[in-house]
Amino acid sequence: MDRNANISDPPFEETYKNLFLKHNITPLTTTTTTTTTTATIEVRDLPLIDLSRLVATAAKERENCKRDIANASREWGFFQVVNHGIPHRMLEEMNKEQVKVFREPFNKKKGDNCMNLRLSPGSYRWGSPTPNCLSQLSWSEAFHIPMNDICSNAPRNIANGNPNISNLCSTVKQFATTVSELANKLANILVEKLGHDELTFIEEKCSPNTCYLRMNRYPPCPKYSHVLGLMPHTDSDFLTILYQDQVGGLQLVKDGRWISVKPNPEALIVNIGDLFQAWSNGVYKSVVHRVVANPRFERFSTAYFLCPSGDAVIQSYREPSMYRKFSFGEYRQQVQQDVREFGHKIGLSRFLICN
Ligand SMILES: C=C1C[C@]23C[C@@]1(O)CC[C@H]2[C@@]12CC[C@H](O)[C@@](C)(C(=O)O1)[C@H]2[C@@H]3C(=O)O
Ligand SMILES: O=C(O)CCC(=O)C(=O)O
Ligand SMILES: [Fe+2]
Repeated sequence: MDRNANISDPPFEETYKNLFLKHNITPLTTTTTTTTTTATIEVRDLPLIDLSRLVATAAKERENCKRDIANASREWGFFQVVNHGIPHRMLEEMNKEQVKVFREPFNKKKGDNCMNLRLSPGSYRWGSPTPNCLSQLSWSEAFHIPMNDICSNAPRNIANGNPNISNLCSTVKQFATTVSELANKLANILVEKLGHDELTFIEEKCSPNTCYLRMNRYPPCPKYSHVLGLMPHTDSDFLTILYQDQVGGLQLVKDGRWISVKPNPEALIVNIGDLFQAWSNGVYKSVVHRVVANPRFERFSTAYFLCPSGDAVIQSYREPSMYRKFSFGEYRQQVQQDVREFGHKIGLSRFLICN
């Protein structure tokens, strides 16, 4: 690791040293012992959907593509898309800007005005807020950015002459605008395939500035066999579009077993979030996923979360409903409270109606 990476990295070992001690893991502990995070995990290809079929001349082909999207969302809750309409150079540019901003010194990233980026407080996150044990610790850092911070028209004196981050805002804006079109397109297909007639549902609940963009960085982790890059969770949104580099590490639960996702440079990953699971009454699956840590390579990913406004009410599209109705604001608050109290998210099961 170079000197630059050191001043950029969050102080994981120091901050969580008591957790490591509690688990009898010292700096000298060998990392060759394997745990479930590294051992015998199947690598499987996710369903791969070619979105150019959505504009095929034959109506049957267009319908088959929509059917494949809905089936993958029911059976896997996860799929990959190619020919998705996001230009390769835009993905590269996003990655380049993201790498630069994470290379800034840790003290600047965590600082109150976060390099003059004018982000909402708490946008820069690292580690886990209140881990009770090592399995609740995430060896990663993230900028979790409300698109409202980026979309607002307020003049910005961003970067204050810092060439490392001067392009970040415009790159994020362009990237998010393009990805938001894709997210809406996929979400509308999922609404349509449920046979729901409220085809403007997504547009009514979500707008580009109610969404979130999350830039993730997973630094190399000397304790990779004991710690995860990102602890198991489901996403709290309608759906997520993820761009990952080629390092790998994303895993998801399929048929009760963890499987690894093989990176595909041409593909974006799409996953269903809790709000779609609730609204579809359990038809589309919000699946638990995690990122394993890597001893040698750092990893980057960018996630776009299709979210409604805080006051949007989510109620199942048909009766009898599995979940009680809730607002997105209420849901988020409950997640944060559970994370503080128990060290992890409880999620949708909190809202189940026991019939
Ligand atoms: C500690 C946590 C914060 C988080 C919920 C979790 O228990 C585990 C992962 C985190 C994550 C990652 C994806 C989304 O950004 C998020 C909103 C979610 O649903 O799970 C966050 C949660 C958060 O940052 O509050
Ligand atoms: O980095 C990844 O591959 C997954 C990130 C993720 O799950 C998230 O940001 O919600
Ligand atoms: Fe996630």
